[in-house]
Amino acid sequence: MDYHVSKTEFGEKPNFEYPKPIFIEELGEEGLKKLFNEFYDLIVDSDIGNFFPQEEEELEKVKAHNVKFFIEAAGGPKHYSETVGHFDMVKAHEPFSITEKARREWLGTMEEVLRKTDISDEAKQSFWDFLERFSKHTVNTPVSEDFKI
Ligand code: HEM
Repeated sequence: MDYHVSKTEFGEKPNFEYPKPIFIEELGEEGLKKLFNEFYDLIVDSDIGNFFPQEEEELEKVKAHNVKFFIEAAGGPKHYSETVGHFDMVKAHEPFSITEKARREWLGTMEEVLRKTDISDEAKQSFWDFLERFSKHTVNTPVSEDFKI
């Protein structure tokens, strides 16, 4: 497995490929739900936890939307478009000031969960490659030279 993260060029439109069918075939919808439960348990306590709803009910809604979206993106049933509607990745993340560092925190949390997920490396790699590229859409805030760490 290669959990490489490439740098986002601010304002770029990333090229990406959706995960291969084996990803959802191996993991299953229940497995994906479990993966996001674990992911959200970790993300709320991470450095970007403040972006997410503090209220349990609201957080569950976001989690459920994520699960529906990812099942659809992975080639499974179209749960998101049928029950929520059209998804615009840029617009959905616009209310949050997301920097490259925040994206890396999100991806790092996902890596932690994926490492414990029992599917083939081929399936995992294709999911990771999708996330790594597609997540570039969320970066909407440049880090000024003054604040670089
Ligand atoms: C491939 C990567 C990602 C995908 C596919 C994705 C997708 C989504 C989806 C489907 C939702 C739910 C939208 C809805 O309610 O309909 C969502 C919400 C959210 N995402 Fe992402 N996301 C990704 C990466 C990120 C990253 C890198 C961050 C921040 C660093 C982030 C922060 C958030 C936040 C804060 C919400 C909650 C929005 C709210 O409170 O309504 N996401 N995302």
